[in-house]
Amino acid sequence: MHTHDLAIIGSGSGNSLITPYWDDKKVALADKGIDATGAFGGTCLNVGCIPTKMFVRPSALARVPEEASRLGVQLGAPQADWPAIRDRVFARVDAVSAGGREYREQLENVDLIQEKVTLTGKSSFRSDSGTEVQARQLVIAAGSRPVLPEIPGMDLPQVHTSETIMRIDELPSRILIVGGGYIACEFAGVFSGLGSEVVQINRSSGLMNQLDDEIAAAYSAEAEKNWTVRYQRTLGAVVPHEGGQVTAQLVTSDGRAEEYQVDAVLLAIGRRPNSDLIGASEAGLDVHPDGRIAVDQYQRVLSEGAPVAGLYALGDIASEPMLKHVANHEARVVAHNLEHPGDLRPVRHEAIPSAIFSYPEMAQAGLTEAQAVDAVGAENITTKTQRYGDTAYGWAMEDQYGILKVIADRRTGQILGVHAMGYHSSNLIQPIVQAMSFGQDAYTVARGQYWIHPALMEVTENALLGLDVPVPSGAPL
Ligand SMILES: Cc1cc2nc3c(=O)[nH]c(=O)nc-3n(C[C@H](O)[C@H](O)[C@H](O)COP(=O)(O)OP(=O)(O)OC[C@H]3O[C@@H](n4cnc5c(N)ncnc54)[C@H](O)[C@@H]3O)c2cc1C
Ligand SMILES: NC(=O)c1ccc[n+]([C@@H]2O[C@H](COP(=O)([O-])OP(=O)(O)OC[C@H]3O[C@@H](n4cnc5c(N)ncnc54)[C@H](O)[C@@H]3O)[C@@H](O)[C@H]2O)c1
Repeated sequence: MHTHDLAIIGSGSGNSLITPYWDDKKVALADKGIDATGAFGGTCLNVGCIPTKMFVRPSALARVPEEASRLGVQLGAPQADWPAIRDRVFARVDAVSAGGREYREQLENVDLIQEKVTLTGKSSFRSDSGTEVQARQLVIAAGSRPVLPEIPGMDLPQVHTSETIMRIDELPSRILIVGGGYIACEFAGVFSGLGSEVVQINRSSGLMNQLDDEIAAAYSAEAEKNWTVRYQRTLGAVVPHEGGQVTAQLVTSDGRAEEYQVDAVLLAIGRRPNSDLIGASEAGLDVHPDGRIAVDQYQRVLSEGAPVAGLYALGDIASEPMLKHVANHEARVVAHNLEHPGDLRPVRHEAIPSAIFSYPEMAQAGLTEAQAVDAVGAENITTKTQRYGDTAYGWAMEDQYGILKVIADRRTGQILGVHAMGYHSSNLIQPIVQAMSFGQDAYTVARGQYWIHPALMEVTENALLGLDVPVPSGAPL
């Protein structure tokens, strides 16, 4: 058997590891394709970040007439052309995916194995059809997949995950969305904006409970105004109904039965790492109880607590935050470490931001208020929640609900967390993510730069200025 210099499982973030350094070396890249479509290039491109946000934008535009009428401008009733939106999204996405596959196929230094593979050791794997690969260095970037409940009806064509829902033929008149996290809330925003009647159920009370309590409560209240939200319910079964619909049979936390007739059901109750699909435990790799492969700060895989030389894992299969920008950072670090085994660089997992592109949009980085209290004590934190509506641009927007909250250590001015809900909140938090990343104190960030007046970013400035933090000596005015 020929020994490859590098082997990679997963063509999502793993694909970016094949830098020019490997041009004169032999690389094996294995990917079975996205389950629903066989697509090359992983989750973000094909069924994740990119297509979802390409649906978020038209959905947001469909809400504009309502907002405009509050500001005295009457626009026509929105009409969403679902097939046109869908075809535009996937014309772009599918072409990028196909182009990526073709590029890899024609490279002489890369053997593309388009099959499911299973580890046969700590530096080798075998494909389902029997292709064996042995490599000097191996990277596992095999991602995660949607969790499905083990209940009747999951194979009905009306039952979807995020992998299939964006390719359906027609906009559903009525859709049931199961879950209260990132995916459920983003799709609830998309479908309600485009005109579907959305019923969202969650097992617990409230939506986006992983966020800061104040944001989760504010978002839940907004979602309840914008579509139907029902808490403390789980899906018990889905059964066929007349007219192409299905009946979703729910169970409430106090044991009552409830039914909804809908055109589609979207399951969004979490994702699990694919460590089982590649046989990680069987190959002797350490696997966390939630299915993540254990790695050290250099992303080297651990076996019985010790790093395995030349074996790395990155992205959703190894990291707690399942986010593309985290997987990308880890891929850059792993790319360096593969090329410089004598000069390993660690990953940086501080101040990781994320945004939930729902309606309204949410964004966060760092500690929630509850976590900050645990970390430094309630007496040592200061918080400020700035309403968009109390800034000049917020007046221009006639904003009703936008908030941005900053949490800092009142002794030092160190920023501990930022949490926001509202228009472009994913952009508004970025200066604070930058300050947290570079260790700048809240006062210096607020006063050490000009903020354009009267831009929406004054929300961020005012939140920082509202904190009770020390003014460093000689601080800018
Ligand atoms: C609907 C949705 C929306 C999202 N939106 C965002 C967002 O807005 N922002 C954000 O930061 N993140 C978002 N994410 C998360 C983001 O997509 C993931 O964190 C990221 O794509 C993970 O990349 P990865 O390289 O770890 O895995 P992937 O890109 O999933 O790549 C893994 C690859 O490994 C292959 N594979 C798995 N097992 C095997 C095997 N045994 N043999 C061969 N091949 C195998 C798979 O086919 C897949 O192609 C979203 C996710 C979803 C589902
Ligand atoms: N914008 C983004 O960055 C983005 C977008 C989509 C997905 N993602 C990533 O993908 C991951 C997976 O997303 P997700 O939304 O599937 O998971 P999640 O962990 O965000 O949310 C899962 C939700 O399902 C609920 N739930 C769990 N079991 C249930 C059941 N049996 N019945 C009803 N509800 C149940 C949970 O209470 C929770 O609200 C996210 O954690 C995130 O890291 C990121």
